[in-house]
Amino acid sequence: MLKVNHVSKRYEDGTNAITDINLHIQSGDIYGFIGSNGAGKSTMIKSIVGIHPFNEGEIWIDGYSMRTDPVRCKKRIAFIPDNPDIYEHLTGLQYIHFLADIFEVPFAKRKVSIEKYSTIFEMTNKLHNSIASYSHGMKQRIAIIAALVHQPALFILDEPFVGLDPTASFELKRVMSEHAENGGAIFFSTHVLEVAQKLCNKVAIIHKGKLVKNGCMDEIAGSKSLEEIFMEVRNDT
Ligand SMILES: Nc1ncnc2c1ncn2[C@@H]1O[C@H](COP(=O)(O)OP(=O)(O)OP(=O)(O)O)[C@@H](O)[C@H]1O
Repeated sequence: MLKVNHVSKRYEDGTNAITDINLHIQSGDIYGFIGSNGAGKSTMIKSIVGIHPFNEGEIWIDGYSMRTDPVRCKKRIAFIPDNPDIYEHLTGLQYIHFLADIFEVPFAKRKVSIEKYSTIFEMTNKLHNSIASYSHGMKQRIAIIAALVHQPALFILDEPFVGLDPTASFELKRVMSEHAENGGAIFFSTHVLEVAQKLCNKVAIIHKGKLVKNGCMDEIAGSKSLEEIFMEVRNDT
């Protein structure tokens, strides 16, 4: 579903943010992406979803190249950014329809999706309010509902649990698990290692722009906690 082959990204100021990254996310995977502040997680995620270009390597979504076929690739992704920086002058519902229009979601299909996720994330009564009036967590909930409106198989999330209350976090974890059980795939970054260990079947650890662990959670963590593994990796490199 998602293949990252030997991808490197250097910013214009010369910072080598990620170097020679390889990842393979398949149907049914919940893939956690962990690393210290500044390790390169957001850079990798922004490259995968086509927000910025990368210098070397290839990113494939369902066999399409993000380099040469970005629109086709983006249609196959639901992206939930770490900062719900969304149009403040729109209502929540207008914003969701705006994204649904971009993704050309038929009206009947978007109605089902909006009803389902607005109920799950307790936003039904707030949909007609302006985004400017929302709290940070409410903006995040709307960003999630809007990202899911076109129901693609691949979800990419950058720090999805930051700012969500316990109920919304619980519901998001449930949505993620169900999506993977139904054959979808999820790749997400997080600093919440307990959540990653419970939720994910696979994990990649990035340190100073390079992958230092990558594979099945059971094989990488074994009987240890992911936190112990993470500290070992940090201390070794
Ligand atoms: N626009 C940019 N221009 C130059 N350097 C950047 C830019 N964005 C990020 N970097 C650098 O790239 C490296 C990786 O940053 P990135 O934001 O990908 O890390 P991260 O793992 O997402 O960190 P965090 O957990 O703090 O969000 C850092 O050294 C950062 O300073």
